[in-house]
Amino acid sequence: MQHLNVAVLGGGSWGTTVASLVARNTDVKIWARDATTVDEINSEHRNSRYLPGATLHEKLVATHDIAEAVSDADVVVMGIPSQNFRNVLEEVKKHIRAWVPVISLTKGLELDTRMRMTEIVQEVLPGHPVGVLTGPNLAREIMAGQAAAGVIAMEDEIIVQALQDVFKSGLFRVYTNTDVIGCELGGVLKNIIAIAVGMGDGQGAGDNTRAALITRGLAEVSRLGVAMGGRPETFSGLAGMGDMIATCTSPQSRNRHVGIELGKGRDMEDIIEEMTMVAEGAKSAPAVMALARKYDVEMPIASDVYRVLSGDATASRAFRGLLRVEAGAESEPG
Ligand SMILES: NC(=O)C1=CN([C@@H]2O[C@H](COP(=O)(O)OP(=O)(O)OC[C@H]3O[C@@H](n4cnc5c(N)ncnc54)[C@H](OP(=O)(O)O)[C@@H]3O)[C@@H](O)[C@H]2O)C=CC1
Ligand SMILES: O=C(CO)COP(=O)(O)O
Repeated sequence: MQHLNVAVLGGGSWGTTVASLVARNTDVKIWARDATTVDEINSEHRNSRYLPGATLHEKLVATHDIAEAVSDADVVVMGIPSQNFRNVLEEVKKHIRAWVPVISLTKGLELDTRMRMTEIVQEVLPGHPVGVLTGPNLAREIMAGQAAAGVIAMEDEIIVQALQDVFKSGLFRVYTNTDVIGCELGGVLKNIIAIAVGMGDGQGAGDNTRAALITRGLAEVSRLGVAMGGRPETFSGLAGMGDMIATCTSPQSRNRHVGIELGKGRDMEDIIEEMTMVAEGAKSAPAVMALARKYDVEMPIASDVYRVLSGDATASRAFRGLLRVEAGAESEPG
């Protein structure tokens, strides 16, 4: 592939994993705000806080200086959680060159504005091509060398094909897609369903229950995603069903973990306090519900999760409620 300088912003589990994958293909600098993380990546090729036991690509260079990472970048990749994404992008704006594409790894919505991350990029950096890298991609599993597949979505077919080569590797297949809205929403919305599945698992639910929740969850995620402009077929692809399955079934998922702990009857505050990593579904749930109201889409599973997250119901009550809902035609909500 053509040589490109890539900047990855965010030294957490996924930013570091993606940067390490990209280092196989081209020059990449990862920016992290935490000096210890930067030193450890540069001197030991590790990020023990977020990826314990994993060895990073030896060509991966870390910096604490955002200008150093961004000013000569041909591609900027944002691995910053949704509620901090805009602040970091404002810093990027001071250093980024014109027309450089920005790819979001983030699976959340901005709470105050309910905006998707690619919408924030368009607002803060107008004119820059924008896209997402998404799909069933649990960071620790990819670092452990397991095969996986993801999707890069951008509106421009030529740019997306060029950027596919930046991220793909032998064990990481990257497909292209031009449905940015659908791919981005698939990643955002499955998180709240993973919390619901976790709530069931935490109460000892069976495999049939889990399958029913995942399937009905995908139906409501697709309804909102399509109402917001995503293409229906995207939700049966890697960014939709693929990510839904991985997140709703994996012991590595942080969103499912939140659900499991809620299912055991624990308080949300205690659960979040002991987590070092982000659970985007818990943060984005109010924005998801606001969008469901705006687009007049029924999301019974997401609404119940939201009631538990906001302290208006217990997980066991919400879960019993879900099972009590009168079933209509499969093509209808409920
Ligand atoms: N982990 C995964 O398997 C996957 C995650 N994602 C998505 O990727 C996004 C990032 O998640 P992930 O890497 O897992 O998160 P983690 O919780 O592992 O790490 C978050 C990272 O963001 C950094 N950060 C937070 N706020 C700021 C800020 N204001 N300025 C600079 N750095 C900041 C943290 O820095 P510090 O350490 O200093 O606090 C930390 O390095 C999320 O939206 C997630 O949904 C997508 C696919 C897979
Ligand atoms: O998006 C992910 C896998 O594709 C990661 O999910 P969690 O944030 O729940 O760990």
